[in-house]
Amino acid sequence: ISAWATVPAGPPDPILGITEAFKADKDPRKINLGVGAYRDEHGKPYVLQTVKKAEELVLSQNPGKEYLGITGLPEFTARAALLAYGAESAPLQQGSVSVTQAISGTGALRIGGAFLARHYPHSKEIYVPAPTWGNHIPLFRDAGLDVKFYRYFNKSTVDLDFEGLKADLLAAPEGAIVLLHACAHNPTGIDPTPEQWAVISDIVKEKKLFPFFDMAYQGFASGNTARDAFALRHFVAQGHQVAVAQSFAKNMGLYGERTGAFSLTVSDPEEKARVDSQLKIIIRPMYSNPPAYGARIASAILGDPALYGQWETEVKGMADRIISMREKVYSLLTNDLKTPGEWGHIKSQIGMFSYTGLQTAQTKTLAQKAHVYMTADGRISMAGLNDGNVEYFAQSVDAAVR
Ligand SMILES: Cc1ncc(COP(=O)(O)O)c(CN[C@@](C)(CC(=O)O)C(=O)O)c1O
Repeated sequence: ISAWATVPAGPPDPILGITEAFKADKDPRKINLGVGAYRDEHGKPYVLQTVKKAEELVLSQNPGKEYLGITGLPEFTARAALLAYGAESAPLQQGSVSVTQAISGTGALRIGGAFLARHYPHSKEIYVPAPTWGNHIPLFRDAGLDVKFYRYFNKSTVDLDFEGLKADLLAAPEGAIVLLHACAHNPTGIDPTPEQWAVISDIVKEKKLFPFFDMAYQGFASGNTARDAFALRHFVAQGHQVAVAQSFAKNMGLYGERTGAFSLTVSDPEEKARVDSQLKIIIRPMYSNPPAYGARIASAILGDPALYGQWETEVKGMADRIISMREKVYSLLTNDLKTPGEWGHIKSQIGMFSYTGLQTAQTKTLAQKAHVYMTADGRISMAGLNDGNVEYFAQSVDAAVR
């Protein structure tokens, strides 16, 4: 009898499984609004011009195929940290940020989860928002943390449940870990205002919680990398110790190159050396060392003022196209189709996604009847919309809600 006779068939991934269903659909009208991968105005995957230039630059330097060190490409990790924390960051200036390359944002979160599970002395509980990116839950559980939730989304107002968020963080056990989406919250597209972030920072300090920022969309939310890092930089300026997971999948379009970084603020360079050594001890048995190509591209962009400027322009261009699609969908539903219900949240939300408020049954009808694919919680990746399919999308939603 096979050793795997008792292995059960597991469910498809709630996000990546949508793309599989979309690919199997042969209807020419089909639209994939599942996975959060940017598409241009023709619905095509988009390789940034800046990335193409950086690739030429990298290849012209004949980097070869040698192993990187366990924590990756040093110039990449230094530049990634500078992008996240900013030049004015005190810990960065004091050499008190431990940073390692990671296998994109997922890998950064996993290293962070493993490090916290092994070395954080106060709690193994991590409070994540309800709802959050689906993969956070199995990822932190598999890393050895105990996943709990704090209220984040108010279904009736389709807005931030700030009262619930405050109450849940105030009720959390002292010293618990709290996961915060730095910007462009996935799946709701709803971010706290700067004033609300200041209140959250005060509560985190009062309860001695440990803030773990997931910054997967820096620059992609507002088009401005500094503005999108406001929450993280405010917390650091307020004296919090933080952990940060960074991804260059979306803001540089390096999805398949798996380029990311994980960092922790520490008390001084001596502590940095101890923390660095423990990060290496976690990574070496996990995957030994990271892929080089994406890190060289990202480093070339972040390290060259001209490329950096061009990159910020391109990432703002992507953010702006998404914002124009938000406005178009809102106008079609509200002014043209007069679709029942309130649709302002589609316009006011920020980043890659819109949390439409469509019920699971409606998302299934949309997939089966209209060939419009989105996650079962009603999240749509706005980038999947363009002038060629946005009318059809709006008509399909209108039919599904009537
Ligand atoms: C909040 C958040 N954190 C981390 C990641 C990890 O991305 P990376 O490992 O590719 O850097 C994603 C990607 N979420 C996507 C865009 C894709 C996915 O689910 O993997 C999404 O569709 O939600 C994310 O939305």
